[in-house]
Amino acid sequence: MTRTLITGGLVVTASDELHADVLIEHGRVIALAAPGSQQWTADLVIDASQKYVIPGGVDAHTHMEMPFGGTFASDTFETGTRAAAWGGTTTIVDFAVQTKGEALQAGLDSWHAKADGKCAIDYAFHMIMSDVNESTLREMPRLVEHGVTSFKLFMAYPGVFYSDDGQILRAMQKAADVGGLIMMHAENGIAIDVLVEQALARGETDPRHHGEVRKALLEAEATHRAIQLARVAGAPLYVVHVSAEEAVAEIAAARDRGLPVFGETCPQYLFLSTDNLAEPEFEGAKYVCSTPLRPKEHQAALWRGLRTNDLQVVSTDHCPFCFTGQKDLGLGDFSRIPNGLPGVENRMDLLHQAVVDGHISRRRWIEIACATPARMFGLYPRKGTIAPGADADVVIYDPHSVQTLSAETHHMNVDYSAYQGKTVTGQVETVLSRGEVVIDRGKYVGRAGHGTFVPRTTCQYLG
Ligand SMILES: NC(=O)NCCC(=O)O
Ligand SMILES: [Zn+2]
Ligand SMILES: [Zn+2]
Repeated sequence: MTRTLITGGLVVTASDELHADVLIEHGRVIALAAPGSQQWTADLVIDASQKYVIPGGVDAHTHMEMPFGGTFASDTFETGTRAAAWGGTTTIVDFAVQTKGEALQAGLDSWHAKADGKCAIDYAFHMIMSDVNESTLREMPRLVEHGVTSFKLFMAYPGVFYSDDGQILRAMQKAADVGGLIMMHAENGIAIDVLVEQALARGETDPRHHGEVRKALLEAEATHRAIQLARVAGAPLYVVHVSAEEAVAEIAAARDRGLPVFGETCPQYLFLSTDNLAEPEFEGAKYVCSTPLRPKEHQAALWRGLRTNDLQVVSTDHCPFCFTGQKDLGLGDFSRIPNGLPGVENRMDLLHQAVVDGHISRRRWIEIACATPARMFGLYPRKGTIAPGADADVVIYDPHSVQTLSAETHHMNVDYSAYQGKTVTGQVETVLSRGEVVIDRGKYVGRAGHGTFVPRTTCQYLG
């Protein structure tokens, strides 16, 4: 199939909403025109009347098959990218992991090996640096040249992924030199470990204590410190999975000073809370992630941040672990519960629900879920918009269909849904990835190996 025509839909991008026909050829968008105004012929015609025609989602934060806490995230690149497609996401940026003692390139090679030939949609990589040293710093320019232009550092997880302030400063200086973007997991892990030890000594072992020890102030403190280190280094900074109101305030203050500081939040922080972490019978373990879920009151600050552009991106931090056999590693000790939530399939729908609920506009939905993540991570305009020359990653979205999210119907390889029973308005109908139909009105018709690695340019959101 080489030529496809999508007719009669409302095309929504970050900048425009217009009724238009969309012509696709050889995997790219060729042209848009007023409905019926052109005599275009095509091999496939998709009627999008009464539907939205939106760019495929760009999820800039996933962890397929990530090693954590003695186990691995339960979605492979095959199952996870298929689930992403079901949910209207057509590009993921996953985190390749450097394990301590190995070269960045070795970690990257092993991520390529996991993903190659397996993906239903396109993918790119960030690099997790768990060992910042002379040699790994020297590797950073080469990664940037090869399209891996962002590096995640952790102020949390001492002994595992943790970097100290000196390592962070050096990595930021190098990133500033080579055009890399530092992504920061901003929590004071040293202080948190003290609180974990004290909580366990008091016999506080339930999942809800995970939220209590990982204090909002320790997220805010780390966010503040990361911002100051980035200023000293002259580097831009992207703070991942922001959950605390106090952390949003740090980012907002930095942005008010004109600093290149950016923030990402995730659906779990917008829709879930410590009430979920407190669910009885160890059910709270389903909601253990870091940064942790916060009391509901924090959500207003996150929504406000998304509206005012103090927060620019919503990603999932998709890192699923089954309740049975994985989350239960932490029975009797919350600190052993593998950290992470499933969500790659739910993001576009949950954010559309935010449009329905009046939190954000329709165009802002596309901006935070498609266009800005593409710009932030050097994928624009190939990804994140519908325009001549862009990859034909297109979703036909039914804004009226009502669905109930559930583990029984989702496609992620995990035995629970973090949003079990939640009703949302809006549903993906058809998904195209580089012009190929992947989801066809509720049927998966894609294939493992269609998705290819996309090398990225440096951040396009700076200027
Ligand atoms: N977020 C989380 O709990 N797990 C994934 C790893 C990370 O992003 O820190
Ligand atoms: Zn993190
Ligand atoms: Zn993550």
